Amino acid sequence: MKIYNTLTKKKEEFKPLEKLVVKMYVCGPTVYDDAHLGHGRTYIVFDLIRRYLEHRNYIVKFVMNFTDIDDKIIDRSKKEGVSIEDLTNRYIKSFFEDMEKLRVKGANVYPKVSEHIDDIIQFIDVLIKKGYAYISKDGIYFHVRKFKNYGKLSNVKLDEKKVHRVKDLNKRDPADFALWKFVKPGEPSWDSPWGRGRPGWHIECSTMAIKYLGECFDIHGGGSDLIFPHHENEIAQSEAYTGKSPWVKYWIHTGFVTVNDEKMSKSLENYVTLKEILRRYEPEVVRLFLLQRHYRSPLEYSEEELRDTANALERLYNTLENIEAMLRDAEVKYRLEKDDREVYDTLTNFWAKFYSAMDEDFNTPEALKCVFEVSSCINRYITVSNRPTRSTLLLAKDFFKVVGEIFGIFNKYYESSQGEDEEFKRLVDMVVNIRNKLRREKNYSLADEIREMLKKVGIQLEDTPKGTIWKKIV
Ligand SMILES: Nc1ncnc2c1ncn2[C@@H]1O[C@H](COP(=O)(O)OP(=O)(O)OP(=O)(O)O)[C@@H](O)[C@H]1O
Ligand SMILES: [Zn+2]
Repeated sequence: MKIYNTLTKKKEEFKPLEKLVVKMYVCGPTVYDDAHLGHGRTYIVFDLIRRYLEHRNYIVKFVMNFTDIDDKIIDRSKKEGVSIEDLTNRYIKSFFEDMEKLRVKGANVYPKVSEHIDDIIQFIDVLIKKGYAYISKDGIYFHVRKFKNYGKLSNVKLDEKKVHRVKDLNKRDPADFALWKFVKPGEPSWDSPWGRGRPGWHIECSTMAIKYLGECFDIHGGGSDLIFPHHENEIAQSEAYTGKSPWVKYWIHTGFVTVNDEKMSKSLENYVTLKEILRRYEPEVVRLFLLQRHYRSPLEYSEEELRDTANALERLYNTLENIEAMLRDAEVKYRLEKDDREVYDTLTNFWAKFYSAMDEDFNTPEALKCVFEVSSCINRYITVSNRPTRSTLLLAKDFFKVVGEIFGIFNKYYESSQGEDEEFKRLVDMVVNIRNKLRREKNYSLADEIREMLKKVGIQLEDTPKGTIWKKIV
């Protein structure tokens, strides 16, 4: 399996530090507002990566933080006249609601900054003692020039303008960044050996990632806006603290959801919240929309494409129902006909291609092409073949199950068909047989009535030249 590593700027063979365990940290949201589609993309992409690694039999240890201390949070709480705690709890709850609807699997731990102040203080203390940090008038700073490998992730140079973003006379060097900010009136603060204050942004991720995943781990991710300065600074702090390098083996960054080619973001006010989108589209449509583009490419928000995705997903569900309907009376064959063999081989090929695409830096667009190819192939087979074989149908069903598990789709189908027991199937078959008898006796009005009654309880009948088939309406 190959992953594009922002650190080395190339695709690399994936080999975790431990053979079977993958340790992964993703920068979580700053909780002062509802999440938008851009945030959704980043978390759904990492959910896909996690699901794929699990599918490949890795045990994934997954940590994601909540930034619940931050300038934007402080501003918002003042503006709304609510406490920081109430505000952040409200948006953590809102975030979980969205993630649950979108079937984003939970992290093993969601550390909050406000609950790790002691760990952060201890971390900064070590940096001061090692000579990487210094105390100034308004806070404690990381001395960037002391860390020789600064810039290895983002390629920034210390004399570049970009690095000198905040001019501040209290710093030794314009590139230095705050680890601890001494208290200002009206801001939350905690005691520390150096005076009351609050942590800077970058230090939280270094501290909490090392606390829960150890001094070195496998994957660190986030949106590509985090490469500089956030992740560059995280590396500097962490490698200075542990004396070990590389701190993280693979850095993965997601592309932006864009609106008119600009990043969807709260500050540009060009965003659509997940809540709003989920009022209009099924969660699986949103997942598929976000995953049909490669995770590193930009993805333009488009209502038209969302509608197309909804139709595409419906077509796939329809294929699944066709498979289920055919399986009900498919026979085990002792000899495969030519067309059965061809379909069986085509399915196997596309399944292998699906894995190759996923193994090539999680190439979801290519993987999804295989899914649609299998769908057309199986629909053609069902229409053309006299009697599709059980083994071929089951192969297709298994393939779609794997796709569903990795992409987090087809939940309605696999959850409902798992609950479909034999007795239920026999009962529906019985009603269908009675209706067929009525049709043979030309009692069409009662036959139609039965069809309507079945529809009301969620079963759709289709009279085909090969007989009547029934499907669950999902
Ligand atoms: N438009 C976007 N597309 C993809 N990922 C995004 C987008 N906007 C934010 N992210 C990612 O979502 C995660 C959480 O972001 P965070 O809560 O820090 O918000 P943010 O970057 O301040 O958002 P905004 O720019 O809207 O204020 C980060 O990994 C960030 O890179
Ligand atoms: Zn972070």
